[in-house]
Amino acid sequence: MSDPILATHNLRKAFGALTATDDISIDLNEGEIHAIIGPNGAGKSTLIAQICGGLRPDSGSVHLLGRDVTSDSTQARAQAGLGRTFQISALAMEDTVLENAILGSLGASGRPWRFWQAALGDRTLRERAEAALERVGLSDLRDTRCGSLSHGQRRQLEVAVALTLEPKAFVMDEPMAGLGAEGSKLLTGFLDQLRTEAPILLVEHDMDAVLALADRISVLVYGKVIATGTVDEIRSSPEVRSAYLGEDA
Ligand SMILES: Nc1ncnc2c1ncn2[C@@H]1O[C@H](COP(=O)(O)OP(=O)(O)OP(=O)(O)O)[C@@H](O)[C@H]1O
Repeated sequence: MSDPILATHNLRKAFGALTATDDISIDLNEGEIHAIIGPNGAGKSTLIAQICGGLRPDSGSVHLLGRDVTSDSTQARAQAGLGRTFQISALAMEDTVLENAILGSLGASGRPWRFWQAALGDRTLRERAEAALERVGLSDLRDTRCGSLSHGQRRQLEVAVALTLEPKAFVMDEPMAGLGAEGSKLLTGFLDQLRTEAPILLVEHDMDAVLALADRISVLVYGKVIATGTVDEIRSSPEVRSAYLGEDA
């Protein structure tokens, strides 16, 4: 198998006496969705923050496309190909879908916001944003104010923003949050296709989505990965059943 696109080696982060992530080594391979699941407080957000650059690990490292990015900023990681979508929407509700796609990519790329007016008229940025909207199926809504979109459409727009930077890997933090059954189903179908473009590290509480999408699942409990495997392996793991899924899982 080729080298992983994204990997962590022995990541550790403590807050005082509490070890939030304890020696975490996971990887993400081309074409796959690797889901991270675990109960509240297991360390999922802390792990993601260390991968994306918001939080400096106490020890361990993060590798993107074989390069150690542990000391790189969030923006440098985004420029190097790490696409991120957030648990809480980072979109500007007053702006249109197209403006969000243009300005979101500008922000993620670390270019100064004082150039935003110029950015809106920048043909390259505009074309890239339009292409990304086309890919996620939002072209028809390009002039709609973001605040008028449904939850599901906002999630798609967040992916479009990330796509403008041509990511090599996605990190998604609970993309199904706030979506109804229908919205989750649509987004599940969308992510299913997206994995061929860039693999996805998916933190998600919605187990239906996880079971439908994940090529591999890692289970995090009290900061430690207690199991990594396929859906079937995780379902039949006695450790996982007792620690997380419950006996009837
Ligand atoms: N900045 C912080 N300072 C102190 N403790 C923290 C901090 N951030 C997280 N923690 C603690 O670290 C542990 C892991 O938290 P984290 O938010 O990573 O878990 P999680 O798996 O993402 O939970 P959830 O599913 O509820 O989002 C928790 O006990 C939490 O209280």
